[in-house]
Amino acid sequence: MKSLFQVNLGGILKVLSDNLYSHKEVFVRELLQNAVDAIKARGHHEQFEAHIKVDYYDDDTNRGLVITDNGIGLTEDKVSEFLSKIGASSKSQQALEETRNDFIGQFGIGLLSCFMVSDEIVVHSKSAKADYMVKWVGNIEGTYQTETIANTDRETGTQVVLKLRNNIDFDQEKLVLLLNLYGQYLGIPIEVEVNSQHHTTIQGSFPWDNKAGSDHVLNFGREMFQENFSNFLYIRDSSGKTNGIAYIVPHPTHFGTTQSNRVYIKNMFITAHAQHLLPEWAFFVKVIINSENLSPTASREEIYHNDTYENVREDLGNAIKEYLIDLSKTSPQSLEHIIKVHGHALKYMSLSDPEFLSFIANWFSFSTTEGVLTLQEIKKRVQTAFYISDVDEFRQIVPIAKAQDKLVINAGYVYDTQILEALSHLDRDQQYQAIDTEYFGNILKSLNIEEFDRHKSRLDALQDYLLKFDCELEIRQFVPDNIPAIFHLSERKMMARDIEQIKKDSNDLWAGISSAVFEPSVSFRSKLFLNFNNSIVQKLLRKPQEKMERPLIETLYINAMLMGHYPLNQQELEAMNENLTYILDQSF
Ligand SMILES: Nc1ncnc2c1ncn2[C@@H]1O[C@H](COP(=O)(O)OP(=O)(O)OP(=O)(O)O)[C@@H](O)[C@H]1O
Repeated sequence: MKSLFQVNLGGILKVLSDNLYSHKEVFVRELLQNAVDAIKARGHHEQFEAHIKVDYYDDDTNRGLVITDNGIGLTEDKVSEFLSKIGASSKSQQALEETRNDFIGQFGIGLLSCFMVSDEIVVHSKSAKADYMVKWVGNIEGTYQTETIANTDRETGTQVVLKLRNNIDFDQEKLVLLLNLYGQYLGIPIEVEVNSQHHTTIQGSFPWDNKAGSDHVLNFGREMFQENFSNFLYIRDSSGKTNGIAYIVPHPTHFGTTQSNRVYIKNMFITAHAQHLLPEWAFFVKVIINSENLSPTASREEIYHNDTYENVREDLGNAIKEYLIDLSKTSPQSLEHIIKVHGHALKYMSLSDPEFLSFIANWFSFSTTEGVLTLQEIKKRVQTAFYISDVDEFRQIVPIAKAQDKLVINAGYVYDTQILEALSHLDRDQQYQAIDTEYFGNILKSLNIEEFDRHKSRLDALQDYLLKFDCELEIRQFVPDNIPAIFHLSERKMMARDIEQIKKDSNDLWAGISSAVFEPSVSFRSKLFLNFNNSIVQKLLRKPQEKMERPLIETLYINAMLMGHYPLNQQELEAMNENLTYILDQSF
């Protein structure tokens, strides 16, 4: 035999009302939502002028509120069916399938939230179908009474009466604030009376519903997000059921920034902190939407995550991308400004979307040997965009590249290398080439054969001094003349060099472990490109410099390393100190 659970109703009411909602004030939202749903339900059968009235009374002894709607109302049967069973809703299951799904409520628990502020809920209701009125009184202890009153002259609709408990922090200002928050966009005017005097009428509409001008939209954004925006776009999902506005945040934002988007579902405020409504990359916009196709969770304080939610998220992301593409044609200055402020976010965003990257990359700025330039400007100047992925290597070649009139991009900043790498496959009009100092050394002018032969023996002698640093010496001719040498050590070689240093500095056990784990597969020889045009180099090549020779070539080597921000190992540090002391000594 099947049996129903025995429920201590008083306890359940308390658990439900206290734990489902984050704060007590949501009872205002639940009452408004019921009123709106009842008005919509009546609207399916007849035409009438909808209204909601909220009376707040506060005298020396009592405080409370009465909310009256002229919605569909409830018959005696419906009262026992829906008000007296927790979890029963006239808006769920069959009822929803039969009518358009335009109700906000569906769980059959919303009214219980009133027990957070009141020990008793009194409902007077007159159905359009009935000539009597039903009075239902629910008690926090878990009991209720129903009574019918015949021959009423009451209008069709429902009235809920709450007497606020003494310890509840509530007043008329709070009421108006909450009615504005939850009720402003419901599309039905809400008359507010305080102690039987007209106080205010609450009514508003979303800017996207009334084709508002841009000043109005920007003011609306300021009110909603307390920010002074200057760019916005209307957004809509592909079904047309979710509509809203995305505002471009006017200051730089970080990836870590939590999204705070404002969401209304069926015109009812749900949250000001929707976190994942937009793709991750869209942290530079704030949106406000009203959705007919998203669903709220039971607490109605968050959005239910389902397939529709995923689709809306993608559609809104696409709308933002399309806006930026459009802006490049209609208002390039605005796009430039947005990219200036949010370049990082946009670069990140473009990496996961080749199509978007192909378009937007032209507007991205890069630091180059000729200053900060947009890719568009770079393309105008060179056929091949050379880029260096390491900031230090870049710094080292700036003067040389400038002197050769070669434009090189500093791609050492976050995302730049990945972007240029991706563009090398996507952009058919332009060549992109990753280079390093070695490449640069190699394209610099070599000596002609005769000249090289003439200096060969001197070069070999100088090379001998650098063997202990595992450095290979090469000779080139480049401007500016005052740079005696450039140093190159690739990242892989640098790692091998560090491991070699560890081996030297550690005991046998560690040396064994480090070689077993990191046995370098490449030579870790560095390269020093001497500048034939430089006067010190010339001096060194002309004739042996006796005692000064070793300190000079070692100092050129170490100086070139320092110019490239390469770390010195123990041996190089010692050599630097020794040579410095020697040179200083010689000068006195
Ligand atoms: N103002 C009203 N006019 C007509 N019927 C109402 C009104 N308020 C409540 N009801 C009836 O009482 C039922 C229960 O209301 P309740 O707020 O507890 O749940 P719900 O609105 O159906 O769902 P939810 O838990 O999502 O709010 C409703 O389904 C509706 O039939």
